[in-house]
Amino acid sequence: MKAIKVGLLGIGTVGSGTFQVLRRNQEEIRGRAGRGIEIAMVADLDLARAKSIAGDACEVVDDARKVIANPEIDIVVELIGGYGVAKTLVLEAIAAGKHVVTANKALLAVHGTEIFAAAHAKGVIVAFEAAVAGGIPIIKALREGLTANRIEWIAGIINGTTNFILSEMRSKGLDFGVVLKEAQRLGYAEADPTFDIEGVDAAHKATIMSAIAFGIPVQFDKAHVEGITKLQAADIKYAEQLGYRIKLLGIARRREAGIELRVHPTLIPAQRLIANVEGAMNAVLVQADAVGTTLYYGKGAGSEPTASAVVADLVDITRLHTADPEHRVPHLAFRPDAMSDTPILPMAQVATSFYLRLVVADQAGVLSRITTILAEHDISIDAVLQRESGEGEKQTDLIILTHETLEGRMDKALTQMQALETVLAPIVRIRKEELA
Ligand SMILES: NC(=O)C1=CN([C@@H]2O[C@H](COP(=O)(O)OP(=O)(O)OC[C@H]3O[C@@H](n4cnc5c(N)ncnc54)[C@H](O)[C@@H]3O)[C@@H](O)[C@H]2O)C=CC1
Ligand SMILES: N[C@@H](CC=O)C(=O)O
Ligand code: NA
Repeated sequence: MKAIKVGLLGIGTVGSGTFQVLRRNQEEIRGRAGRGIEIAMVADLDLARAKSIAGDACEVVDDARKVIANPEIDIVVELIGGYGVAKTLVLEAIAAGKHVVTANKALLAVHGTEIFAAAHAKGVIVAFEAAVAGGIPIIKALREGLTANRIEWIAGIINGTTNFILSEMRSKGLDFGVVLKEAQRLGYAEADPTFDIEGVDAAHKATIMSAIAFGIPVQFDKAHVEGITKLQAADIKYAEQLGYRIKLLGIARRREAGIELRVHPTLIPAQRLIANVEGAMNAVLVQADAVGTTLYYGKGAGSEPTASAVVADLVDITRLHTADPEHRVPHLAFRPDAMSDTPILPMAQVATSFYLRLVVADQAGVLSRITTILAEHDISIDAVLQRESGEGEKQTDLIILTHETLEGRMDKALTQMQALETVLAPIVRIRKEELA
């Protein structure tokens, strides 16, 4: 049978990996897909670099629209990134009747509803395994492997750059900026690395997973997004003393009133497997009613690990594209007419436990005033740690771990505690999850 023809838009980190993996493993891929998969055309603005990667094996152009307009092309792979030109090109490819593979989580988290609706109407597939946790087949697992289950929650280390930064800072005492530059050099970081360090990239991925897990539309605008730039070395150290590690987690959890969708630094017990996921590795924990807890671990960023997911999608489409569209796995796991309107909860209604660090005057009665405020808001304390102050020192650090409470209650208690004369600096608040 004739090879299926692929047009690649963007041959940067992931595009070049896709090119290499397809070429290196072409015989095995043909055996699995039932026919060859051939990159017939590549478009990249950097024509010289694109030609040096693709060689003479295919046509290389600098205008992506030429790829979309080519009637020979069956599948368009969008590896440009961003919400701008990538959106226009993906919608044009769909309108031209092409199947699309993309690694672009930003695009799907923000414009997924429009893109999936266009694909559904046209009867084409938009595949996006590479968009969440790179090479880990988490989309496949959530959408197909766990399809029998009612999913309760997902918690994941889903940004390689920030996990790499946190790991290197903790284990080698390296500086934030130095480690970020290394993550960029290794090809992990986004074109705009503030997306990584401010939690936006992880929130894009959590948004996509929440849609698949709970059958809700992608709603990135409702996600709570907090990155690692305000984390202080002192809190990483205190967390360790208390038996916890701090990780940037993407969390999607079903509650009675709605769905929590949030990304923030999180204390997790050091003995959990996920607490020991280091470097650029990703891991996603899924709690579901029938299977219980499952954990998915692997490389979430980088050229060939991400290409592994892109090529898996190419094989899937090659196998499935002649099937009746009604018989394909729905883009977001649930059929469009079975989607739910369960709301995303505002942060005030999110329930978590907390780590608090207060810089307080080292004098009698301070602790009791603080614990009284917490008690007045019905927040119960799990543990208290007070740093021994040095000779002549007039202030100390007070660390409090709380049991689960509503964020709205904690906000009110924090406002009152912050107003105390004996609280000498902004209170540090980090959420804590037991993940059990
Ligand atoms: N790098 C990684 O580890 C991962 C990246 N992704 C996603 O994959 C996508 C691609 O990322 P990278 O390969 O890292 O980016 P990159 O910046 O290395 O590559 C993008 C390529 O697109 C080209 N390009 C830009 N505008 C273009 C246009 N209008 N027409 C044609 N080509 C154009 C650039 O010249 C460049 O070669 C992004 O959506 C990213 O979020 C997803 C998972 C992991
Ligand atoms: N910038 C991302 C790349 C993969 O999605 C990350 O660091 O995880
Ligand atoms: Na993936």
